[in-house]
Amino acid sequence: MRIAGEDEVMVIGDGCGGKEERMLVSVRIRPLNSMEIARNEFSVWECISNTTIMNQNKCFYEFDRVFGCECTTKKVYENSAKEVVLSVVNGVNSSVFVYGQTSSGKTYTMNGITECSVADVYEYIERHEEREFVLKFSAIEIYNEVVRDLLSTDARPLRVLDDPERGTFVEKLREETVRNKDHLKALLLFCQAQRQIGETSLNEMSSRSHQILRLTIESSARRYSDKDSFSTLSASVNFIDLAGSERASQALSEGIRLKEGSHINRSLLTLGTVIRKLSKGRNGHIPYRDSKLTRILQSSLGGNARTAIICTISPARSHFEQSRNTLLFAKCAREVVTSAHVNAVMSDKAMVKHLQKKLATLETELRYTSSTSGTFHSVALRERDARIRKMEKEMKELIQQRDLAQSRLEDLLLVVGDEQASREWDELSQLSASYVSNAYDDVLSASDTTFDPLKEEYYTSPRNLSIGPMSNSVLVTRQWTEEAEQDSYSDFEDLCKEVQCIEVVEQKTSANKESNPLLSVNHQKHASQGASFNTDNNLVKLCPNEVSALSLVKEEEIQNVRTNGTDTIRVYSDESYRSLALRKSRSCRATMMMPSQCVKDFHTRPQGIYQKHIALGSNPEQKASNDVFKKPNKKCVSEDNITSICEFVTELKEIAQVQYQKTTTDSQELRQSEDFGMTSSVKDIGLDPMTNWSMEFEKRRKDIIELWHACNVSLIHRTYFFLLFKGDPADSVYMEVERRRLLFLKDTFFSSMRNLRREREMLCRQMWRRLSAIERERLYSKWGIELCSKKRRMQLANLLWSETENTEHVSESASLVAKLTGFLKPEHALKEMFGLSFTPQMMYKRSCSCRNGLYSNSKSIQFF
Ligand SMILES: Nc1ncnc2c1ncn2[C@@H]1O[C@H](COP(=O)(O)OP(=O)(O)OP(=O)(O)O)[C@@H](O)[C@H]1O
Repeated sequence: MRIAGEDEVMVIGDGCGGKEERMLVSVRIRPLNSMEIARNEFSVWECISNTTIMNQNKCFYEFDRVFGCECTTKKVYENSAKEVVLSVVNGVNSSVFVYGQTSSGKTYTMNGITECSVADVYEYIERHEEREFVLKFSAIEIYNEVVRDLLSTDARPLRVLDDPERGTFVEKLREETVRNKDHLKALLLFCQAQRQIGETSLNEMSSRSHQILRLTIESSARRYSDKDSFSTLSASVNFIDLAGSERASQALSEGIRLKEGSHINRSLLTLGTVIRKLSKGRNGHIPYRDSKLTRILQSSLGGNARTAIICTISPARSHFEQSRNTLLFAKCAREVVTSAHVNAVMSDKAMVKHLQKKLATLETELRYTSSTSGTFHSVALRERDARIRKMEKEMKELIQQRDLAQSRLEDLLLVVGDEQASREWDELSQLSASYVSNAYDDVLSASDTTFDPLKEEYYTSPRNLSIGPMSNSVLVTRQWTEEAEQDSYSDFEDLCKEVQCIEVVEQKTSANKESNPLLSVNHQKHASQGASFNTDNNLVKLCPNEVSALSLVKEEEIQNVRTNGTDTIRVYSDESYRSLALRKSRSCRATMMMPSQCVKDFHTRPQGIYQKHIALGSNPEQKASNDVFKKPNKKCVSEDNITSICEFVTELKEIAQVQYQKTTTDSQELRQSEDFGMTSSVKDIGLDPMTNWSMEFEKRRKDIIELWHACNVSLIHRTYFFLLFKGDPADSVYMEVERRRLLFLKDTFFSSMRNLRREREMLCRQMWRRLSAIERERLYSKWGIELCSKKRRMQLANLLWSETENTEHVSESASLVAKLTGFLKPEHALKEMFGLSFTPQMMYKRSCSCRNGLYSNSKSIQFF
């Protein structure tokens, strides 16, 4: 039965199905009452055992327990109802019926059982402090088939409703939460007072209604330590005091009592029918709905409840038949089987409480997890920060190294004036940046990776380029040179590689120093042919296409050079080799034009780099000489040489100036002597004092132009030289140097046309870039090129500097080449780049940039 108004309880069940058991049926014989004694009634029923009752006819009735008239209610309770009643505290529904004739002692027995049950329930609760119990109490009576709430003073009938889930329940029934045992007792007394009682002939206090007291007990563990602990047990125990069956004749009922009796008997008859049918099984129809009593007690009679029935009888012979009917009812009831199971329920409150505790547990776990996780993350973050700081430091170092290398290489490029080198530098920069980036990525990906910027592998790029702090510009230059040789000179800047170097070789001996140095030209063609300087079996192999040497050497050494074949030049002695090595290092293209600081840096370069750069042969002695560069702490000849060379150059400059002044003076004197018939001696230092300089200049320039053509000298070289040297008397030295150099080249080396062809191809492309269509057409017409012909630009390029005898053609060629190469401001170019630098200081100048189409000058002694 579900009673409206009670706390909603969800019955879960024990999951194991109900345990089937028969109803516990007992019979209690009350003592003869005063009226029966007065009528000399005697007891016709005798309990011959605890389970068997026998009437005067020796008929035996066996039940679960039988209690004689002398038996106390407590004993009846303990032996017939206690076990069933206390099932409620374990979550099993239970019901205790008292059934019998009117005035047989039902109410008397039920009151006693209820009292004992309350006592035992509270005793159980007290003994189980680990669980929390909630007791709720409700009470109804069915009077004349009307349901009434005994806890309410409102006598209005309540409806009995059926619900698919809740079952049959009484609508709007009040349910009191029991505070304590006394409260429950008070409620029981209140219900007792509310019950309909009427006086009959058999019972002054006859109960005229069926009373159903329901005590619902919910219990749950106070601590939720395991799965079962949070289950709440909920069950109800029904104390059912039925109205007494009566015969109207015996009860002398009339009027209201007769009407009550008819309702009572009808409901009891239905109850009997239900019991009888249930005793035969549950296959047939069970007429629960034939009365409100059976309808409400449906679950207690044949469902999920343990049921105990105490049948009370009067021992008087006058009630023998009624007593026998009661025993027959009891006998049928004893056959009824119920299936009670534990009602593990979870009420809304229990569910909320459980969820709250579960949430608290999860929150605790989460806090713990967050705490531990936070600690882990904190450690990880600190490690990452340390790695980042380390990487930042390494990045900073790398950037500094890169900038240093960039600065040095830029200096070199400024000196060389080679766009190809610029591209190399771009690639180098990209490579460096890529390297730095990759290094950074590497550090990011593997924090344990230690980057050592001084490791050689980091200097070894796919193109064998060095980008480290000790950047090996020699390698760069060499790489670029070799590549330039492989690639076509496809651009003007490529021609900047046409470096021709003039070295001033210090005289080995003091005697030689005292002698006047003679200008000689050692020019190594820049083609693929290599040059070797064989000095007393010390073969000095210079990088192909790297060295052009215009050396001031002893006259006898010049002779040796000229007689020593084309590929091997014997110039230097052993003792002068150190100077050669230095000069070589400073004369090899860009590297050889490094300022002194760069030369100093050479001494600190990694050994491997030096070995790559200075491939000077295998002679041990030569290696020993090379060791000079491997020992940074050892004072190198470089500075000394530079100083001495500078001193020498200074002297040479003074000589040149003196010669010029002397020439001028001699010319004047000659004119005077001619006037006075005098003669004067001439000192051969490249300028005949007796010759008019203007005529001599034109003659020498014409010779040089012829030699340029014969030696396939770069058109740009010709152009620059042609535009820079226009007859200034001070240019005599440069003119003579250039002439002698060309004479040497003409006599010594085979000049290749390949580079010249490439140069013309470059100029052809420059025409497209630097000249407009109108300018080009104008030039085609001027130079006799058919406008409708093919490859007009190439035709024009091939015509440049082709007519050496035609001064106007040469001049126009020079002008056009200058325009194509961007050489628009001759005043920005220094003549020293074509000759000896008479600049005594070692400072490095950046007045010109190869990117502007100008050859950069240097402090050094190189010539282009
Ligand atoms: N076992 C008993 N020992 C002593 N007195 C008893 C016993 N049983 C019943 N009585 C007394 O019998 C009288 C009638 O009992 P009770 O009212 O309990 O009968 P009842 O079956 O409830 O009758 P009704 O059906 O009319 O209500 C009461 O005065 C009660 O005190």
